[in-house]
Amino acid sequence: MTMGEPQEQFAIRVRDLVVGFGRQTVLDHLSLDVRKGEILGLVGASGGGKSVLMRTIIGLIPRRSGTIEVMGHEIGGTQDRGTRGAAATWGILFQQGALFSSLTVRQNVQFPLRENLVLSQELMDEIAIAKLEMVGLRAQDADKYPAELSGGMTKRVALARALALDPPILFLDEPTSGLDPIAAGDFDALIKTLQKTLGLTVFMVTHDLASLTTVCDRVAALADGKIVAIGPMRDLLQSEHPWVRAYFHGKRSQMLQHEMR
Ligand SMILES: Nc1ncnc2c1ncn2[C@@H]1O[C@H](COP(=O)(O)OP(=O)(O)OP(=O)(O)O)[C@@H](O)[C@H]1O
Repeated sequence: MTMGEPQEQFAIRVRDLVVGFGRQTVLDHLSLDVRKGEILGLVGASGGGKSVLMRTIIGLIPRRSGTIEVMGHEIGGTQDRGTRGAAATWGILFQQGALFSSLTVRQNVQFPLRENLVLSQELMDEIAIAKLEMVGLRAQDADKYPAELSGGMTKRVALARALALDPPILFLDEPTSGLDPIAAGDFDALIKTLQKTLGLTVFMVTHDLASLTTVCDRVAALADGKIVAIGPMRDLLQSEHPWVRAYFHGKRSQMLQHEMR
């Protein structure tokens, strides 16, 4: 896989990870490298452990064995920087967007700043507006409440909040779910732009074949608790693994792939 590559090249390194609940083993000696600056898409069966993998990497779920390194620091190890360091290392966009409904857009974006830094209100206001503009929203949107936003706007605000502390890594859990195809395409384009302009590393769980083909540099397939295939989308389409074949060559994916041939 990536054995010969120098270590500094990786934003995330997972080795022999085992995670389970009671008798159930969800991740079974899973290994995965995410390169700095890439957008990695993770696909897998429903209930296959994609969210569990993401949550274990960010330290929300304990592991039974294995190691996880993020930006050269071991998660849960002696070098673990704890939640303060974590907030500056990654931003997370959960599936529902999960904005605080009683806070305005501006206050939502400023939340990580308040939690982690001591800044003047003036500076926080400037940062919030800059982040909103970065994700394609206008300064006028800052005083709105989450209930007044469309689905696409909600995701953008959540993204602005995830990027408030300028983290080098962004975790996205099904970012385009619930968006119409145009809004989803716009959101994909935004992720690609942010990757290019900020040099972000993006770890994206997605079922969206359009996202996989248009924005992901590489795609990893999770099956039977392991990464069974990883590489550019074109390589995954050639994979012989039965689950990967079924996923990409099933009826629903045929139409989209037509364009790739
Ligand atoms: N906190 C938990 N306690 C017990 N079991 C859990 C917990 N979190 C996840 N699981 C189990 O782990 C398995 C993997 O779940 P996970 O949510 O990671 O799947 P997924 O691949 O993200 O699925 P989907 O695509 O449907 O979101 C499931 O069987 C789930 O029931």
